[in-house]
This record gives sequence, C-alpha cells and structure tokens, in this order.
Amino acid sequence: MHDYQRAFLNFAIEIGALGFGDFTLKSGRQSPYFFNAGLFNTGARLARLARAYAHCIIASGVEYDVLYGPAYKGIPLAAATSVTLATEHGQVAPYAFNRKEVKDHGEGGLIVGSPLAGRILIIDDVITAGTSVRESVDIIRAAGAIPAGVVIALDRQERGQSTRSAVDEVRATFGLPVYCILTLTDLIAYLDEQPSEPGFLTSMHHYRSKYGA
Ligand SMILES: O=P(O)(O)OC[C@H]1O[C@H](OP(=O)(O)OP(=O)(O)O)[C@H](O)[C@@H]1O
Ligand SMILES: O=C(O)c1cc(=O)[nH]c(=O)[nH]1
Repeated sequence: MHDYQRAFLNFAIEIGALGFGDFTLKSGRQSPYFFNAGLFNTGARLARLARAYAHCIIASGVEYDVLYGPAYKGIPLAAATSVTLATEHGQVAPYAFNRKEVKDHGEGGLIVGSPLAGRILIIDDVITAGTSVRESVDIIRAAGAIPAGVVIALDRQERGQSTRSAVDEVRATFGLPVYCILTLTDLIAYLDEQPSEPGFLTSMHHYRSKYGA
C-alpha cells in the first residue's frame, strides 16, 4: 500500500466515510463495512476526495471528453473532480450526471450538465456487483456516446453476475478500464496494521469468502 492510500484511509475512517457495522447493499448483500461518499460533506473534505480522483485520472492517462457521475453520489464526485481537473491540472473537464427520475418540465430529460458526446469517463464511489456501471453504460450508449472507463474510490473486489469479479466483468463485457484509489485488499492490509475489536477482521474475511472474487 502506498502512503497516499494509507493517508486516504486514515482520513475516510476519521470522518466516518468508511464505517463498520451491518449494512445492506444495493445488491442485497449484507456487508460488515460501507464506504459512504456522502460524508465527504464539507468543502474541505470534498476537495480532498476530488484531489484523489483527479490524481487517479491523471496517473492513469485515460483519455476522455466528458466526466459522468451516476446519481446520486456520483454527482458531487464528478462535479468536484471536474473543478480540480480544471484548477489544478488545466483541463476543461466538462461533466454531466443523470436524474434517477426523468424530468417532464423545464429543460426536461434525464441528463444534466454537458451533453453526453464522445468518450465518457464514469466517476462513481464504489463497485460492488457492477450494476451501477452497467446502468451507466446503457445511459451513455443510449445518448450515442462511448464509455471510456470507470474511476472509483473503492473496488470492493466482489463477484459480479458470475464467479468473476465485477471489475473483470466490466473490463471483459464493455472493454472498459477501471481505475480505483483503493481496493478491499488495501483496506484489509490497513486494518491488519491497526489495533481492532476482536472478531472484527474475522467478519471482514467471512464476508470476503462469501462474496469476494
Ligand atoms: O456495483 P453495485 O452493486 O451497483 O453497487 C455500487 C453502487 O451502489 C451505490 O449506488 P446507489 O444507487 O445504491 O446509491 P446512491 O443513490 O446513494 O448513489 C453506489 O453509489 C454505487 O453506485
Ligand atoms: O454496494 C453498495 O450498495 C455500496 C457499497 C459501499 O461500500 N458504499 C456504497 O455507497 N454502496
């Protein structure tokens, strides 16, 4: 694990964005941990998260025309990352996001922000079973644009629709590169270094053996 990843984990745990307990996920899985990007809820916290995303994008060298943040939590991520790419890396970084319900008045429609055209880089918080990425790919293609890759804070390294990992499925099915700031392997290595409640790591390992790829 790199120092910047350790610092990011320290910070996420300090502000409660990485929480431990019993959580029901979008996939219906019961998880002993949860990454809540909604708790990067001040300008200073969000700026720090956006710097990590922007760093990941620049380091990857991925080429894109528009950043796309899936509703809901992807919305501030895409917007804040766009600001950081513009102010710290000199990129124009247009961004867009979807509505979960189509708007039937005013400007109407499903997409807010930049039109979805060209190569679209999906900016989300986590990948678990890969459903959210599949939904985003459908929206991007329906708009006539081309998905270019996925950037996430945490790859939970879980099975997707098959025995393969959700990230492998995204790569194989859509030919999309996936870039992440952290993986579950990093998180477990970090937790191994910390004094923790007895039984806590056991529940992480148990969860991983049930849903891990
Ligand atoms: O890989 P998956 O199994 O799809 O799980 C990960 C997705 O689940 C959450 O979205 P959700 O729509 O639940 O939450 P939000 O409205 O809070 O963004 C999360 O933000 C990811 O987008
Ligand atoms: O799978 C999910 O629904 C999920 C997992 C997680 O760690 N964080 C989140 O926002 N959603």
